[in-house]
Amino acid sequence: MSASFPNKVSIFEVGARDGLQNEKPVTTADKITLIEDLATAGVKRIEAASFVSPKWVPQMADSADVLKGITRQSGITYSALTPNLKGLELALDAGCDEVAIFGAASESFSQRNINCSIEESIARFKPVMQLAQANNIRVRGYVSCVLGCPYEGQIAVSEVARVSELLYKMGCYEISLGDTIGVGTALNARRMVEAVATVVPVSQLALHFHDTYGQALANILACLETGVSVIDSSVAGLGGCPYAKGASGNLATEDLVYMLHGLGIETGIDLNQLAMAGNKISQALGRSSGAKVAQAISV
Ligand SMILES: CC(C)(COP(=O)([O-])OP(=O)([O-])OC[C@H]1O[C@@H](n2cnc3c(N)ncnc32)[C@H](O)[C@@H]1OP(=O)([O-])[O-])[C@@H](O)C(=O)NCCC(=O)NCCSC(=O)C[C@@](C)(O)CC(=O)[O-]
Repeated sequence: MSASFPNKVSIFEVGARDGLQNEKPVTTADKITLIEDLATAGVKRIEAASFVSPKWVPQMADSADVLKGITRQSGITYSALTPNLKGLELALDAGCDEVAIFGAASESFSQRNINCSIEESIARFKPVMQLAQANNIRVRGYVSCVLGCPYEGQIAVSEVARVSELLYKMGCYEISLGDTIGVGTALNARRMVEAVATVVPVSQLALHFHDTYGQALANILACLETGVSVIDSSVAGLGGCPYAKGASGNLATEDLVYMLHGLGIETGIDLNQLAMAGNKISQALGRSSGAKVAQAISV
């Protein structure tokens, strides 16, 4: 293996949130089974819920029941999205271990996604951060549209770096860089990460690449050489994007794990168990897994 890749990658599994928020509804029991299956497969960081307005995202309306219903395993972090104080209060009440605030590098996307400008979102996040810190809850920060926006097209890398730095300085322990509509390619993905790494330590960055154009694996491979070692992915490739017609979900975790293990990079995840978890939730959705590796090994 090339010395320029990390020895270990931490996978941040977003299928139960980013994935299922964009799929047809499944039952609370199906979500709980998925989260427990992911834990059994060795996934240590699971985004399990989203405390957003149920009018905006009805698929996440049962988030409190999901978090309260899972049988927790030690050493696993169960997290949730919290766009405002109301979301954080609900997340705390449901026993969430960690939360995430989510902003964007595109003004138009910020307006459409959270109904406010970038600057207003930063102001809205400040009390969320304060209350989370008062409760010893770590806060992750997402930046959407880092490689393109469905409304504005290309987004300046300087703007991605600016918003990332704002969230980091506010207290986010990790900044997840979202290629929301999966339009990035390897060279511009790498350049974007290098630019953000000048203002946020690369050890605190994560990649969150959707696979709409089939580029996510290539983009991750290119970015791994920058030293980034946290990657978000979605089991069975669950998800889509309400803002981009025909968009895919995040890169499938099974495909990511297969590539990483092939590079000799440890993930701590059992690929067969993971594929079983993905196949089970795909069945609940009435379709086959979106992970190529899961289809190939057909467990
Ligand atoms: C942010 C808001 C709430 C602003 O929405 P708003 O309408 O401006 O908010 P508001 O404060 O005026 O409240 C309106 C109503 O929502 C309720 N409300 C208000 N807050 C909450 C809450 N936390 N939980 C539950 N209910 C809430 C509030 O109580 C009120 O209810 P009403 O009086 O009308 O009955 C709304 O725009 C929203 O929920 N947006 C979420 C959109 C979303 O979830 N998008 C997907 C996640 S982001 C993503 O997927 C990208 C990412 C992270 O994966 C990275 C990437 O790929 O790029």
